Amino acid sequence: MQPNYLIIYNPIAGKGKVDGLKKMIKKAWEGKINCKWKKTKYAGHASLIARKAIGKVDAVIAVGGDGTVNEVAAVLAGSDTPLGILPKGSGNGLARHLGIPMTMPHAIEWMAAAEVTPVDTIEVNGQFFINVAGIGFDAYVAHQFAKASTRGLATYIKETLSAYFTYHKKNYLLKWEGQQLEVKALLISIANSSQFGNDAYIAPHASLSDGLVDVSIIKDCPFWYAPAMGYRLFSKTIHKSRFYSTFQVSSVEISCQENEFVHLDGEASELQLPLDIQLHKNNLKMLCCP
Ligand SMILES: Nc1ncnc2c1ncn2[C@@H]1O[C@H](COP(=O)(O)OP(=O)(O)OP(=O)(O)O)[C@@H](O)[C@H]1O
Repeated sequence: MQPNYLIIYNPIAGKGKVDGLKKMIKKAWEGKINCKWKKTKYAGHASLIARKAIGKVDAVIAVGGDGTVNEVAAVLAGSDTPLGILPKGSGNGLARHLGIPMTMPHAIEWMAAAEVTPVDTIEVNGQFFINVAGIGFDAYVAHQFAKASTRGLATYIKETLSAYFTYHKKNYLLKWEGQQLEVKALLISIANSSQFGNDAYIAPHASLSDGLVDVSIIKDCPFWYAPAMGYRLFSKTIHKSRFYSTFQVSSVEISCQENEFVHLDGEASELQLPLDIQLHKNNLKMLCCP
């Protein structure tokens, strides 16, 4: 019998509509996989659609970026219904980490050959994320981006550049397993996967199935260091920078004397510090190719 997949499609993710997507999938999966489609109508809708599908389909496929994946993964976590991704977002951090091809026809082929694999998920103050969450500069940019009237890479770059001239680094206290660290940082990332998206590797050695989060810190680097930091992020060598440090844990608490911005999987979050971060091992079934 053919498996039944539910495809949840976010029409505003990435550059918008993908021409002929339904036809492409039909052609590639005909005789192998039955598909039902649902388009999201508003932020948060993907979670509602996915929740109703638990136990009723063989997999839910999220067509979108990390925000859409987060919404679907958050409700499938802890269930036996697997999640697949067809990347259509702007950054596609989790999809890139998993090695899913970035061109839709190849991603569709990849998905047809994928197998169910358990992966870790993370909770921060009771809120779910699966890719990378963070505090500080990148979270500030996520908040500015959420307020901007346009989306896309150009807006993201504009917000990042203008934030770099106005953002002030903060002092943080991190506590884990009887240890503690005080650090002034540009940002602190809590990484389940290796990258933010667009192949910007904040935690080059992170694994989705090691039962550990990579706490990655970009320390108090001088203003002029930004181009070198950018180079290191995109060349997967950030761990070689003297302004970077990282450690792996299954839980950690992060506090800051000032109010600080937070993002979860790249989306601006209203969570308040201190952050209590807990990893859940093998908590989500995902469709992956070995
Ligand atoms: N129909 C809709 N109208 C408005 N917003 C939507 C709709 N459907 C989903 N959303 C929201 O769109 C936001 C962006 O989606 P998503 O993160 O998947 O794309 P992206 O930002 O382009 O990609 P990435 O996160 O990989 O950079 C999500 O926060 C999601 O909740």
